[in-house]
Amino acid sequence: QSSTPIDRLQPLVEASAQRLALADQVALAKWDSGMPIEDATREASVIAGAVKSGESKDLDSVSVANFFKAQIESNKIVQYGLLAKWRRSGGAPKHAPIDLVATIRPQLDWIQIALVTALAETKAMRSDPACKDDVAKAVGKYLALHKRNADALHAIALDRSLAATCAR
Ligand SMILES: O=C(O)C(=O)C[C@]1(C(=O)O)C=C[C@@H](O)C=C1
Repeated sequence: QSSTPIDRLQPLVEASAQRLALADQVALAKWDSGMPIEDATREASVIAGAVKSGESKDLDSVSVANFFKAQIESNKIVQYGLLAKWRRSGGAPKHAPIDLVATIRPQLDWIQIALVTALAETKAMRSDPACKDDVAKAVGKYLALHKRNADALHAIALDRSLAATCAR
């Protein structure tokens, strides 16, 4: 195969970035509703759903759970960063009403499928000793190609979201 691990990790990085883009919508919904950023019940259900779909692809439950915990932590980093920024600047940007449960969480669930698929397709390279370097560089490549829509907050969060990608 001519493509490098950095290239083959791109679908995983892209799906993580898409999940993080939804954090902006989640943050707006929480700004409007005043609900806390953290929802432990929802976190448990996200992780359980991911583990279940991972099992159907022969992925080990502990590593899938750890991967999705990192996805959730990074989502919260974006939410905390945006909400604080909006408090400092006197408000969130103008937006149409956002229904977290009816609209945004189903999109997060949809991206979960892409993430689990990408985990399955990168199984071998995720247990390679070079995995952590490859993942960090894959994020670097993604960010270089998407400079316009990744500010510092989302770049940091993208590294965080992929910090539990490797098997060792
Ligand atoms: O669904 C939410 O309420 C979110 O804030 C999203 C999310 C996630 O990343 O899936 C992140 C933080 C919450 O604790 C629960 C779930």
